[in-house]
Amino acid sequence: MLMPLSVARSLTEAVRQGARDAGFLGRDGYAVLLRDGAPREQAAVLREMATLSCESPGLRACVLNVVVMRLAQAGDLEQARGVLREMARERLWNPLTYQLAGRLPASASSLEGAPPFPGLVDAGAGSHKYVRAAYHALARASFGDAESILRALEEFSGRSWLKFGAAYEKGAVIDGVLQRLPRRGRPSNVVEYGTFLGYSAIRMARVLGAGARIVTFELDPEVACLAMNLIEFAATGVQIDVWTGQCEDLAPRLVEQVGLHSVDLVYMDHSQITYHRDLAQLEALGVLASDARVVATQGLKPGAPLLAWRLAQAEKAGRCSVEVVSSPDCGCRMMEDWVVTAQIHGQPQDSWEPPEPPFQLALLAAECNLMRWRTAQGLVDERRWNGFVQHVRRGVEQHAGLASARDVWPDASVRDRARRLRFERMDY
Ligand SMILES: C[S@@+](CC[C@H](N)C(=O)[O-])C[C@H]1O[C@@H](n2cnc3c(N)ncnc32)[C@H](O)[C@@H]1O
Repeated sequence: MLMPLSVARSLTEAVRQGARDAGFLGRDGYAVLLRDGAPREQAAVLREMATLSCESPGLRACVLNVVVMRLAQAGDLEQARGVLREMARERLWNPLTYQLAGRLPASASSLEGAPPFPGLVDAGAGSHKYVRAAYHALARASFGDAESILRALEEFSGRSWLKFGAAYEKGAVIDGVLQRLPRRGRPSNVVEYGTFLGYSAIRMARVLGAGARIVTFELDPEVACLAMNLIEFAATGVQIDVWTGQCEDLAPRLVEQVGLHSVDLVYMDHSQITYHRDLAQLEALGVLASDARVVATQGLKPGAPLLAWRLAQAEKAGRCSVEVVSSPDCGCRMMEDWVVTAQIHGQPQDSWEPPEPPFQLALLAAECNLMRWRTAQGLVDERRWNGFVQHVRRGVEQHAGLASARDVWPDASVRDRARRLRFERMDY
């Protein structure tokens, strides 16, 4: 159920008050403030976040770049120049900052003290892996060259794994669905759940081409700022809007800002346990275009059994066609994953819910969630995951009646060996 606007406003005010009392906000608090703010307010919140919560100079520079972007969007050019000057004094210009400064009239003369190009290309000692990944890309890629950003991020992930659900073989599957989107005489609209560093958004933009629009949801405001830097640096010509907050709070805005019946493709790569609910919310909001496509990665790792159930039942009811593509998970040779794709049939007019899933499937979904939690605690190694995804595959095949119809494994014998693996249950 959606939160009434009055309750959302009181919550926002409570968060602000809590922040004043505590002296600073956690990331969740900033996410709430950013979700509700206009560009000028967002700039103020981000400026506070940069000062109070971003220790790494690299992260601070990225957040302040977004402050400059928001102020420019709001028409506050003098303030934007003020932030650039502040950044120059702190030696916080990174390769994107030069591009932003170049767009502000008279900036060159008024921004004395700017460090020589390219400025900051190292995230700074002790920076989080995500910040280092962003700087790895900013330092190596060229402005306006989306390919070079994607390559740099893949290279970083090859050495120090990053959760890109749209890279490698799976990326090609998603590219294929985008290439086959129906032409409607208007630019395509895509909604992405889970921006992370913007890899998949940039990759999708490259396939969609100029004029299209991507709205992408990201819960973590710091990660969202890193993504906005890379997206701006890629300059794809596609309008990519990163909306910060919980996806279920953000989705209702699609009605006003993208329009009813106008989302052509939904790409999900956020929290697999809620995929089915999030899709149901989009259907109920009426934002999906006729014959819209749904693409969900990580169908097996950690697994989305309840989405599999919803789509399998919808297919039975003649509401969509489903195709599951089996692939190695990004960079992991023996780990199977599924990209679950669906084409909705026409324009759903009535509200529809599938029957309750069987108990075994609900239990499997809970196990998937537990594995996610265990992984976050560093308790699960790759070998154990290789077995777990097979446990999920068998469960979904048996209890949801969904199986892969196509695969993109470079070597089918590896897939067959992977499919013989068993999950050794964990007692912790
Ligand atoms: C696997 S990453 C996305 C990867 C990205 N699509 C790519 O391939 O470049 C998942 C992201 O979803 C975000 N996320 C998780 N749950 C979310 C939610 N409920 N609402 C919005 N974002 C969420 C996480 O913070 C994380 O950055």
